[in-house]
Amino acid sequence: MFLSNPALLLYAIAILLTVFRLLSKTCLIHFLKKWWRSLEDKCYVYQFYKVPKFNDNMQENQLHRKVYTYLNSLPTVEDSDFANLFSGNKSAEINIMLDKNQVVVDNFLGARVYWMNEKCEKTGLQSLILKIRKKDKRRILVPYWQHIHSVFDEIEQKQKEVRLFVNSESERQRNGRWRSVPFTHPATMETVVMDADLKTKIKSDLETFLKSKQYYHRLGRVWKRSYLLYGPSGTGKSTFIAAMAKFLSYDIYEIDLNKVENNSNLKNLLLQTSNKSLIVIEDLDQYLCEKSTAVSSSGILNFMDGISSEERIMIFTMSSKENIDQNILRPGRIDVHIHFPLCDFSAFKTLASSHLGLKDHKLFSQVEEIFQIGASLSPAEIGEIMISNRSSPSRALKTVISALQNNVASRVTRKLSGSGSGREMEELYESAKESQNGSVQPMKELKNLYGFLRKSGRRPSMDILDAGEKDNSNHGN
Ligand SMILES: Nc1ncnc2c1ncn2[C@@H]1O[C@H](COP(=O)(O)OP(=O)(O)OP(=O)(O)O)[C@@H](O)[C@H]1O
Ligand SMILES: [Mg+2]
Repeated sequence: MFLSNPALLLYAIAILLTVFRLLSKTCLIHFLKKWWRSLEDKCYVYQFYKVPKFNDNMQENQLHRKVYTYLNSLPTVEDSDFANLFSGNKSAEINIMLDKNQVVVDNFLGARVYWMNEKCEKTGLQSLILKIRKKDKRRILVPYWQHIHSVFDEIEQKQKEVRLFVNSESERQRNGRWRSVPFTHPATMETVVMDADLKTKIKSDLETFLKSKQYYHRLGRVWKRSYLLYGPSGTGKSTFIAAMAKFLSYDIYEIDLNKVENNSNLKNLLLQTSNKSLIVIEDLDQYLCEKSTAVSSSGILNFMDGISSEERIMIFTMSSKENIDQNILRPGRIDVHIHFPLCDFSAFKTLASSHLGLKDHKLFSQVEEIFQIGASLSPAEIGEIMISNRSSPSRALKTVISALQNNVASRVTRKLSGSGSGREMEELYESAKESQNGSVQPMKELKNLYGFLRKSGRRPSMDILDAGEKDNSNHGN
């Protein structure tokens, strides 16, 4: 009938569109949903569970706190008829909280459950009531509670204030060996300049670790992981530790080995750390090579093995791992080796973008050429030049270029003065000295130096994290 009469068809479509619009713009759709839900309710048999806020002795029921936190994290809490708004920890953050006598719907493993935030008018006592279909109960109830617990743990972990613990000298200690302050370092994984793939690999390695309790236990291994961050000064090792702590919301326990009196004190320090923490020893190579601590090498090895410390990440930093005993670097003691290199052109571009807001500039090609020659400055050095010249990006780049040129020149100077030079080398030596006067040098002279440096076989390198469990054998290189 509609097909034979197009006017009628258009008329019907218009009516449908109007009804649809009316439903979506007004609360009619809400009433229809409610009506449908109550119709559904009549067709199923439900079971109810009550989670009171307090027990008979008026002690707080921790399960209530967990479930309430969980429910307020659900997107469906926004759909309840009435919700409370609170300001969050960060500025402009608003938290939505379920109001009394409101219902929130949750879906889990294909089943729909209802939670009511009940407040008794007479006693004023609050409870959360779970309504679940009897037929779903057996299938989902146990995993559902586990799910609530783990979501709650995740939320708590994220909201936790990260603290920095440092070890104090024993005679001064009164209440334990560790002292702590809130850890407010502003570094994050996003602000650390690092090869993007490497950063992604590290983040996923950390995330995998967090979820691997059962896996480690099945293998009979202690659930912990150790990282070595090595590289020259000012390349971001300490900054990266801060970023890791933020990323994981783990506390940092930083051990100053100079303040540790003997092996057993070191062991005790580890025992007094809490789980979900980063245990850090900076500049381990210095302690090992200079033997400047009262702790012996075997004490350090036992500490690294730390059999009683679960759910911890150990981090060691070194300027180089060249002269380090392979026993210390072996997988199990150190699982992941991460090299922090001096700046290359790509790191320079990231710094220019974050520090100066520059995505590109006509001086970039010159910077790239000097990096190809083998100039090597740390991100700290380049970052500092950019910060102090941030009002003029061109001046910042020119200053970076002369600093890089000076760096190349001084390295050639050092090499030549140490090796006895022929005529050609002496010329290079002169041009190198000239280029140390701080002005931007013509690229030709620097390219000559490049030829020299290539012959001397010096290029900065970067070895990449290999976070896989299987490939740990590559790490001890
Ligand atoms: N890769 C990087 N990304 C971001 N900032 C960096 C990086 N490297 C260095 N910096 C900046 O340089 C400064 C020094 O960095 P950091 O202390 O982390 O270096 P480090 O490798 O720990 O040096 P050291 O070996 O001397 O302790 C910090 O202010 C940091 O912000
Ligand atoms: Mg450091």
